[in-house]
Amino acid sequence: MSARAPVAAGPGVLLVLDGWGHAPPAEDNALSSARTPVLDELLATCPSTLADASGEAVGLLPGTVGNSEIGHMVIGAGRPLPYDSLLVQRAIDAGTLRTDSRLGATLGRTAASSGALHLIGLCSDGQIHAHVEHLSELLAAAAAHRVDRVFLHAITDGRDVADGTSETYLARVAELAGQAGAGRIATVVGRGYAMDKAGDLELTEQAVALVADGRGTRAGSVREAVSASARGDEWVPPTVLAPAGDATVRDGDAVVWFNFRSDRIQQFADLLADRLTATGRRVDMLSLAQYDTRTAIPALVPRADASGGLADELAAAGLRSVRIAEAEKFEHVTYYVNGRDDTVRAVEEHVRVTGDGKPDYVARPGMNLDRVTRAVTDAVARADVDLVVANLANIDVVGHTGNLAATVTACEATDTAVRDILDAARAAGRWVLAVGDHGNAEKMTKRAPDGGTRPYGGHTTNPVPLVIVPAPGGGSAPVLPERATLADVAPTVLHLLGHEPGSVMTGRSLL
Ligand SMILES: O=C(O)[C@H](O)COP(=O)(O)O
Ligand SMILES: [Mn+2]
Ligand SMILES: [Mn+2]
Repeated sequence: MSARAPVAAGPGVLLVLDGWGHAPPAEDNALSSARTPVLDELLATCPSTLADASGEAVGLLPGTVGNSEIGHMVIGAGRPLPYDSLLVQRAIDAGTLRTDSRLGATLGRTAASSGALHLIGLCSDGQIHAHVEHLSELLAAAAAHRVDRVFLHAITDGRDVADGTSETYLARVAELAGQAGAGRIATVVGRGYAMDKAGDLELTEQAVALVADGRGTRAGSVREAVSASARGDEWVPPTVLAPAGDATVRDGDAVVWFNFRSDRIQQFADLLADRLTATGRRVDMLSLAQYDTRTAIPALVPRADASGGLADELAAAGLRSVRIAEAEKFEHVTYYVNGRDDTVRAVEEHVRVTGDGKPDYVARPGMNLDRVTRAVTDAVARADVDLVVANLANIDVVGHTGNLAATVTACEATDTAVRDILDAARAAGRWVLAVGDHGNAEKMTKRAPDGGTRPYGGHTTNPVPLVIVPAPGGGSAPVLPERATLADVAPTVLHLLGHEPGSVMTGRSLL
């Protein structure tokens, strides 16, 4: 039996403050620059610690920034989970990616029919959606199978890495192609078009038309393509690089998607597959890791099993949970916390808070936080709900704009929301565990590959605050260990609810 502190078990709230990282106060730290009296007081007076949310602690390669998918998965699973990027790297290290039999069969067929290979993905080393270095394996495999025509359809980043860096990454792509002796950059498009996940099909259709049919602006060089964007790397217009020649997708060609993360590429993958089918083009498609597309695409690297986490434990114990987030983070408090499982268990309710019109995060850093807060306080007041799991998206989502002033406002709005949620929790006799899922807003600049410092809206490797507000009258406040990880969240939540951690959880209760 584990020697765990007795806590007055009861209903609670698990509050994920997305992108709430910890770093010393600094000018480029939006959290320390913001007026956040509620969070300041919580951290000063309640049991708190810092939790590792990046690298090996959660199932990423050492030194890799955390992200919302792995963050929420580990929060739910109660253990680190080898994330897709780690599994891809293991396959590369073992030499099994370039020799994969399915990849080999596809490339063999393509070469035999004098078809072309199209490699589509995000070109940066942000390591959230993709890693440009993974291309070297795919290019080597194409060269080994003597596929003569290899076209790279490059998506530019500027979000997971500093803006203004895409030319450097595309130079690296060209270098990798040169080393492998296969491949040239055929088209370039910003991730704003190619990796929309807000359901803006018009944007995605432009990326589809570019890759499938070569429809886009024409440019003579990568520099010309990239500098045509008035809104940075994310919004490089769909561009055909004229020197590559005709790179349209033809019957008998093959497509390999090299993003390892699904959420922002799946809409593109689905629409491209639709377009090719509708125009009678039979094309073999593979993806580096598993995608959640409408039509299944064979994956070169399978996913880790993430079952047996918090959702399964709550279901087994008959504990009712309500999951609440606005659109940007809805899957995170449902699908990802549940181990990439879209079953809605009988004891679960999923609340997706929607807003009016298109989001403009700089103009409206409050996003739909008022509605989210209302949904949370309503659920908190319900006696039949054991656990409310909510995500407050602003700190991360506005942080991604790289706009310090807007992110400061987002932090302040979040602080007010936390106040209202704490008030409601207190009135309902609930404990609250608040935690970040990865860092973001505590570091709003980054050194770029050219040595300069640029505004940066991406994630960090910093730990995240974890604070427990005990239920009123819940006995003396516990002292938390000096350091924790996101894997400790589910065991701690179960402990606070009066239950044992799940048998597959390696995280520990912090109480
Ligand atoms: O897709 C995005 O918005 C970013 O690249 C990563 O952010 P997330 O991991 O918080 O979704
Ligand atoms: Mn996040
Ligand atoms: Mn993010």
